[in-house]
Amino acid sequence: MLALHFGAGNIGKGFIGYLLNKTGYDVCFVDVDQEAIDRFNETNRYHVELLDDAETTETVSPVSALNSLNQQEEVINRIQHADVITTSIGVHNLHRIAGTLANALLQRITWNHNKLDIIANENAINASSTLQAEVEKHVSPEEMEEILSLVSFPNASVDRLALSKEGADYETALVEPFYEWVINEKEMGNHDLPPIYGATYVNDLKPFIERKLFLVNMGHATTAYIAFLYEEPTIQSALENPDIETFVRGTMHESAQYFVENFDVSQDEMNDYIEKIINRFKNKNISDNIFRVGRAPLRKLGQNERLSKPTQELRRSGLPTEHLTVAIAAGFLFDNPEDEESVKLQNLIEERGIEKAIVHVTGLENDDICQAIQNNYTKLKEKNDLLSIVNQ
Ligand SMILES: NC(=O)c1ccc[n+]([C@@H]2O[C@H](COP(=O)([O-])OP(=O)(O)OC[C@H]3O[C@@H](n4cnc5c(N)ncnc54)[C@H](O)[C@@H]3O)[C@@H](O)[C@H]2O)c1
Ligand SMILES: O=P(O)(O)OC[C@@H](O)[C@@H](O)[C@H](O)[C@H](O)CO
Repeated sequence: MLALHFGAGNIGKGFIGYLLNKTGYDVCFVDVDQEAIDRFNETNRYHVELLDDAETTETVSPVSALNSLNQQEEVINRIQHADVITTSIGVHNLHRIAGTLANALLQRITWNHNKLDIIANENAINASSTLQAEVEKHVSPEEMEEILSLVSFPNASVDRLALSKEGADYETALVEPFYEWVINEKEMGNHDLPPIYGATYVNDLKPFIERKLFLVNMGHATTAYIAFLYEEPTIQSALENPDIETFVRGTMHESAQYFVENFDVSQDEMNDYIEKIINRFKNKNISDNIFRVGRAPLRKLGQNERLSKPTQELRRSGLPTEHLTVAIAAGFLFDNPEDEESVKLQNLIEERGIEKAIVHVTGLENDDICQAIQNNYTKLKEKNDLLSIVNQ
């Protein structure tokens, strides 16, 4: 069985490739990083190191790799033969592979009548549907209908802290022991293949992807943005400060109310989930740089994303958002000159002012929330004490 995976980065190697290999697939990565590609093809393997006390290491083999930029023909050929296709290239990059996929799928359906699932494993709501919409832009409506008679884009939620070693060590992925890969079974086309090892199949993905994004990723981004203001280099060093930990827990408890209100889940279950996440973040074997976790703040502060969406939903239900509006304000202060989106965000604030920037970036419509974010932005800038801002 052949699995074609776009994105030989942290999650591609440490999670998706690892589980596909365990299921029995030959994994072929498609990436744009030629050095990494060469390394895979030289050794046909890589290592996954668990960030536990034992530093357990497993080897993933056989693997191979192709370059999506200069090996188009080979990539198109593999797409036609693959049994499953997966991605983890970043949701903002999905449009970059859509043309190649469209071209290859049109060729594939003329001779290969096996059903194919294409699963985008990105931190976003319905990333596979986003990829499908991008593919659609490259074909006529009739061609898309033909493609969709054989090809499906099931949505998924992926959760595992996956990092890389210092320096360009393409051969080793570092991962926490915990993982959760949830796939919407109802959206799958091919039910004949063996289930992916370690994956969970559900009929309703919404509670899973939202819980992942609005609690794990929201709490993670919040820690990174607050850590930046406190000049802490890692998520772990930031959470050693009890004020930061208390604050991050506060954002999670606010966000959790959205789930208690809207899904069949109890307060106790949400409390347990929050403590589990905080313990994962505090794993003493992990050193997770705040600039990785806070990367791309324009995306993270966006309308359907981890911070703005739960805030909007809570406000709609009249529930508290005191912590979340501080977390969003901290996001607007995240200033990393090496991060393209952070630079754009700071330029936007400079050119249009913070008030307009908040509305533009978050898409939040409620005047009270936008005003609260703006007030908190000023207080954080003046270096007011974090917990006192929330309690004012
Ligand atoms: N790292 C994590 O802890 C984690 C956990 C869950 C989900 N995710 C999600 O997984 C995705 C990838 O994250 P990551 O941490 O692995 O990032 P990463 O930067 O380590 O890996 C991304 C890889 O995609 C490749 N890439 C970029 N554009 C490409 C293209 N057009 N064609 C082929 N390859 C391309 C890059 O070269 C890189 O190797 C993101 O959407 C992220 O939100 C990450
Ligand atoms: O990948 P991003 O940029 O959406 O978010 C950064 C981290 O929060 C994220 O990669 C987590 O490590 C991961 O989602 C944990 O499952």
